[in-house]
Amino acid sequence: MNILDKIVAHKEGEVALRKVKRSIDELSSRPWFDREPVSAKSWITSPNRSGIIAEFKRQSPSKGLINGEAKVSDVTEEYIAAGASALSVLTDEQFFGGKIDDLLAARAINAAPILRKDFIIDEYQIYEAKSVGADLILLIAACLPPARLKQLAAKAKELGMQVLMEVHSEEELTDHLNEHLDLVGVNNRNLKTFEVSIETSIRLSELIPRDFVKISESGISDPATIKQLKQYGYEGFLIGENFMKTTDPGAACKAFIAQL
Ligand SMILES: O=P(O)(O)OC[C@@H](O)[C@@H](O)c1c[nH]c2ccccc12
Repeated sequence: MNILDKIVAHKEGEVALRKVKRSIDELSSRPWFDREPVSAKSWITSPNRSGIIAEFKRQSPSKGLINGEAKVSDVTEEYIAAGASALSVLTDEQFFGGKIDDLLAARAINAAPILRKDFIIDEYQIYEAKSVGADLILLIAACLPPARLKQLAAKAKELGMQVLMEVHSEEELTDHLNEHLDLVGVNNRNLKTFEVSIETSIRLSELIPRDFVKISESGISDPATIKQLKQYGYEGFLIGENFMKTTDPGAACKAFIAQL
């Protein structure tokens, strides 16, 4: 079993348990649920911001522990002060050491759009995202059949959130495109083998229709890469480890953005 299949199998069990603990009705009555999400699309494409989507990630299956010390509220606030356009918060516990309350903590002190970074396979997780104040969700093509991904995207839109669909290959992209998506992210890291190549973003760029905001994800550590990717129409750049591996992720983000 590859790692992605393992994560999805674990996620199915986890979601089943969470559903029993807290109903959708309960989620819908939580304080943040009625907040109007902000538009990630507009923040990311705003000419006075960097396009950087800065991620809070403690650990990952490919790298193990990245940062066990950083505080989500401090780091996310510093990311935005540094000029990041949006935030990404890992909420998966088992494989990424995150939790849904991390997103809540980020929401409490940030106005910028926040992505719930998780493996979403069920409508329940979309209600959960809304209940902690997320503005957009990630849907990973490699985890979901096209019709299922489209259903989940429609649910997010119904709740007023935007959708970032993540792909890693030509087939994933062409099979999964649908009208409910707002942003399309190309993951430079293959989630099955962990190999990273910026070429993936370059190769797939011309296949992404113009209506979607193009995002390049993973393995970005050099400001020169951003300049290169912009030439292929990318407007958003998801960066985690390059900032989180330092003792001061906010300062690392600031120094990076200053070089753009
Ligand atoms: O830490 P990096 O290499 O900058 O990558 C960030 C982000 O793209 C990566 O965490 C990611 C991309 N897609 C995902 C799906 C699930 C979990 C994590 C991810």
